[in-house]
Amino acid sequence: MDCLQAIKWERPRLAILNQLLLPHRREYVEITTCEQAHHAIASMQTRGAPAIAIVAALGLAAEVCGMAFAGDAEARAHIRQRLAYLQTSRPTAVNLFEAAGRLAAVVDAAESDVAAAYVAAAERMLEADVADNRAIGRWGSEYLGALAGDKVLTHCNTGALATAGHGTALGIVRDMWRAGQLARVFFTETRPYNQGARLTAFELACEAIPATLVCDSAVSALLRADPAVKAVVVGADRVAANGDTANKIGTYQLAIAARFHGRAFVVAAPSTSIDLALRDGAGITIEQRAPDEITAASGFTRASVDAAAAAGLVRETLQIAPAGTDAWNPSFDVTPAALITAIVTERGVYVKAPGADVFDLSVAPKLAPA
Ligand SMILES: CSC[C@@H](O)[C@@H](O)C(=O)COP(=O)(O)O
Repeated sequence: MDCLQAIKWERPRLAILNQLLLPHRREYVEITTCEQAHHAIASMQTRGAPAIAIVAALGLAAEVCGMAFAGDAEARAHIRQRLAYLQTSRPTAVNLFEAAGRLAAVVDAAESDVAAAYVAAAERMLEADVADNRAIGRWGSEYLGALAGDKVLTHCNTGALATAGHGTALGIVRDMWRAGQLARVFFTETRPYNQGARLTAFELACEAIPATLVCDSAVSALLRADPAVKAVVVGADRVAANGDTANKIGTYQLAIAARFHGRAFVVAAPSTSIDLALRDGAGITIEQRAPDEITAASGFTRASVDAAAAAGLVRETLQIAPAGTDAWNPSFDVTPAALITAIVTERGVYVKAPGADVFDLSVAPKLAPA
C-alpha cells in the first residue's frame, strides 16, 4: 500500500491530491466535472503521464455518474465530446490520448447502457495502472538488481504521485529497496518545476528509502565520483516505436552522461506510454511552459507555510532574472534510443538486438514473462 494516494475514486466521487501544495500540505480536491479535471491537469494539481490519463478518465466518469441521459445515443455523444475536450489539457504524455481512444472505442461498442460501460472501463484503467506499475517494479528490480553497484539515480517524479499507485521508475526503486538491492537513490531537483526536490523527496521520505538530492547540473560529477551508481532510471511521457523517449526536460543530458560514464540508462513506463504510431521521437509534441518558471522561483516561505492553518497555503514567487529576460522553457526532451540501454514495461524488459541502435517495441519484449 502506498503511503501517498494521489487519486481517490469511490464511485461516484473522485478526489485528487493537490500536488501544488506538496510537500507542505496534503489536501484533496474533489472533481465532479470535466472542467475541473481539465483544470487539475493543466494547472498541474495532478501530473505525471499515467496519472493525467486516469484523472481525465475518472473526471468524466464522475461527471457521467451525476447525469441522466435521454438515451444511449445522447450518452455516447456527450462522452465523445468530453473526451475530445479533456485531450486539450496537456500535449506531450501519450497516455491521455491512448486512454481517450480506448474509452471512445468502449462507448462506440457498447450496445446498451453506454454510461455504465464508460464508468466501468474508466475504473478498470485505474486498477490496470496499479497492476502494470507493480509488474514494472518487479521486472525492473530483477533487471537492475543483476547489475554491479548498489545505487541508482532518478529524475523528475515517477512514483505513486505520478501514477495510479506504486510508480514506474520510482516503483523500481521501491522494489529494489525492499529486495535489499539498493543502498541509496540519488534524485535530481528537476528544474524548473522541482518535481524531484518537492515530490520525489517527499515520496522517498514517506518510504524511508535512503536518498540524496542533487542539482540537475551535478549528475556528471556524481557519476564520476561514485562508481556504485550503476544506472540512471527514469520514466517516460511518450515512447516512439523505435524507443526514442520523451521525458522530463534534462533526461537527454542524463542519458549522455550515463553513456560517457559507462552506466546503464533505463526507461520505465507502462505500455500505455508507447506510441507505436510514431516511428521515432521527431513527431513528439513538446509542451512549452511559461518563461516565469525559469525567470522566477516559486514556492512557500516559512510565513506562508505558517499561515496555512488559517488561510490556506500561499504560493510565493521570487523574481530571479531581470524583468524581460527571454527564456526558453520546454517541459520535456527526447532521448534518442541509441542512448537507452533498456525499456522496462509491465510486459517485460526490452533490449536492442545485437548491433542495433534502436528498439523494436512492436514485438514482445526480449525478457518477457515466461
Ligand atoms: C511517470 S511520468 C514521467 C515523468 O518522468 C515525468 O516526465 C513526469 O512526471 C511528467 O512531467 P510533469 O510535467 O510533472 O507532468
